[in-house]
Amino acid sequence: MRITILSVGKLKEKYLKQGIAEYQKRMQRYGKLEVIEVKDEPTPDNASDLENQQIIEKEGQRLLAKISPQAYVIVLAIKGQALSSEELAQQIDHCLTYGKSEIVFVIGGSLGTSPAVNQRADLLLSFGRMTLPHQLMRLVLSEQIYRAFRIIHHEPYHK
Ligand SMILES: C[S@@+](CC[C@H](N)C(=O)[O-])C[C@H]1O[C@@H](n2cnc3c(N)ncnc32)[C@H](O)[C@@H]1O
Repeated sequence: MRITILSVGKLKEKYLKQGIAEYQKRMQRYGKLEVIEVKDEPTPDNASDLENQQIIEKEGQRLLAKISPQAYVIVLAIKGQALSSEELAQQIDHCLTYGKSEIVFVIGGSLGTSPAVNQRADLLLSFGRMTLPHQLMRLVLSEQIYRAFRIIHHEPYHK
């Protein structure tokens, strides 16, 4: 199975890059964990609501252009559905059972994701009501994807 983390903006912090690379390495035995970045738009502090809307729409179009029609899409959204790690593993396992060969996890930019991106989602997934920086979110998500595969394969993993 191919798993993609699709996100807005370039990852800059070295420690985050190293952490994600480690989970990509660990994931190799289950499939490919790919990270795709789309360009972010500059977000001026004094932007109007309309300008902010235009920014998330532009970023949204770039995200949607990278998603294939057959992909199962999980968009990370603060107001989405909160799942346990076991429930996320079940969702992924369900995709495996029903022949989905690709899951795309989408992480928005600093203003979030556009309505069009949210509409493409098969699942809106929340990691709780707190806002996490989108770059850190990638690392947290990578770990949870790896954890999900350990659970699916009934393999031990520290609690
Ligand atoms: C800095 S946040 C965007 C905050 C924006 N104000 C919003 O309400 O969506 C950037 C991205 O990180 C992800 N994110 C951050 N915190 C999250 C959480 N608690 N649960 C799920 N996704 C989260 C989402 O994909 C979000 O679009």
